[in-house]
Amino acid sequence: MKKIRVLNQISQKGLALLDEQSYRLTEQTEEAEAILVRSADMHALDMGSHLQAVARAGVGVNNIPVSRLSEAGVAVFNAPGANANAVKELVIAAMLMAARNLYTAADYAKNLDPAAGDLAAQVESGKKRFSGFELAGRKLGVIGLGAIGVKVANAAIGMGMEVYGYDPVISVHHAWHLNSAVHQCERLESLLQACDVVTIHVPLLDSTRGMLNASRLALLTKGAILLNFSRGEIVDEQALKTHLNNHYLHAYVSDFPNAELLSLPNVLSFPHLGASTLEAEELSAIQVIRNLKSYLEQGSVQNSVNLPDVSIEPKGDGIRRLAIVNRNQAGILAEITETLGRRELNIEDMLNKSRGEIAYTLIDLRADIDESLLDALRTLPNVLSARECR
Ligand SMILES: NC(=O)c1ccc[n+]([C@@H]2O[C@H](COP(=O)([O-])OP(=O)(O)OC[C@H]3O[C@@H](n4cnc5c(N)ncnc54)[C@H](O)[C@@H]3O)[C@@H](O)[C@H]2O)c1
Ligand SMILES: O=C(O)[C@H](O)COP(=O)(O)O
Repeated sequence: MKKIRVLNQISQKGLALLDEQSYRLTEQTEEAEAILVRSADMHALDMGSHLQAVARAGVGVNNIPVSRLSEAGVAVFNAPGANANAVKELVIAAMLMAARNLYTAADYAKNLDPAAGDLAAQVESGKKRFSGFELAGRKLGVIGLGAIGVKVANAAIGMGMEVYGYDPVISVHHAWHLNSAVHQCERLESLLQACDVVTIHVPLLDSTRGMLNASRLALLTKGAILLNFSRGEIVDEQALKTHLNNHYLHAYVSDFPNAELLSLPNVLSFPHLGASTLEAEELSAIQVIRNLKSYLEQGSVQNSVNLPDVSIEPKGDGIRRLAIVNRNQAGILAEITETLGRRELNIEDMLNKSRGEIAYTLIDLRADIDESLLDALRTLPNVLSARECR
């Protein structure tokens, strides 16, 4: 029976895939073999020695200590693309809300006082304060053309916008799906200088933290809209405050409320709503739990952020499968096979793949795998974890 710790609310449709014969939910993090999470901060969490995998029902993994887990031989999975449509729809809505001043206009209408006189006259006298601009014909800059950025760019083309994209490391898969009318910007600076609306869709990494710093923010055109549905820390929000106070920007719309910016009139914040639709929550949970199960049970790897993709036939009858996470260093396979050889264990099948500094090895044996074998493998200097898939 595998013990799974659930740190956030995860869709029941996903949790239902964890059949009761093989899985049990636990409240004890230390005994968990796998953790299911959304945005809970795991950096300070004590995770115990049984942990084999962390599964993020969503995309961003900045809340997960991926390097520490890799060093412990723990796989980390996410659900790429599963919430991209939900975020795209919210970004388009936010862009329209900002361009047409809908949030302040709605507030104005809500606070009209029918008792104070002619309502229609109040409506007509107030509306000139909220006149906005149309998006068709305007320039949209998309920073990061992954699952979300591509969808936003393509939808904006459909709305008649002129779209510019910046992503020096775009994947071939996403490039195939990008509308060919999107102009490529080789420098972030030229996108910022050219566009009326700029939207950020990069992950939070060391290389993207503070990416929109004071000097880059200064390049935005007067009256521009800046949308941040990625992570608050990608924008230097202290520097942004000056631009907003000086009314250089029409609006800053963010899914990550910031204490210093919240009350500014040209700031519109949402409570991290991007992925909070029934559809995205279900799809993310189903996708990541399927991948988690096939990793735990068969050793296959799909959509991991720290292990290489490995697709492997299910184990045959009488076959036991070892899954080893090891450092990608010379000689390690010899040490593993020698450890098996000394116990007269013959290898039926074997697969080894690497990803950067880490490698993943699957070995099929027609023999039982006992704890003493696993312990012997775990003591090899470059083995990070060893387990039986079952
Ligand atoms: N608001 C929400 O609820 C919500 C929901 C989903 C995702 N997100 C955030 O959005 C981010 C993007 O999600 P996604 O599904 O599109 O991810 P993705 O991995 O599909 O796309 C990210 C893109 O950013 C690009 N990129 C990386 N570094 C870059 C850089 N320095 N400059 C330009 N481009 C760079 C990558 O090449 C990739 O194409 C997530 O990491 C997460 O932080 C937020
Ligand atoms: O990175 C993500 O997938 C989003 O920020 C969604 O986070 P959530 O699952 O906590 O809503």
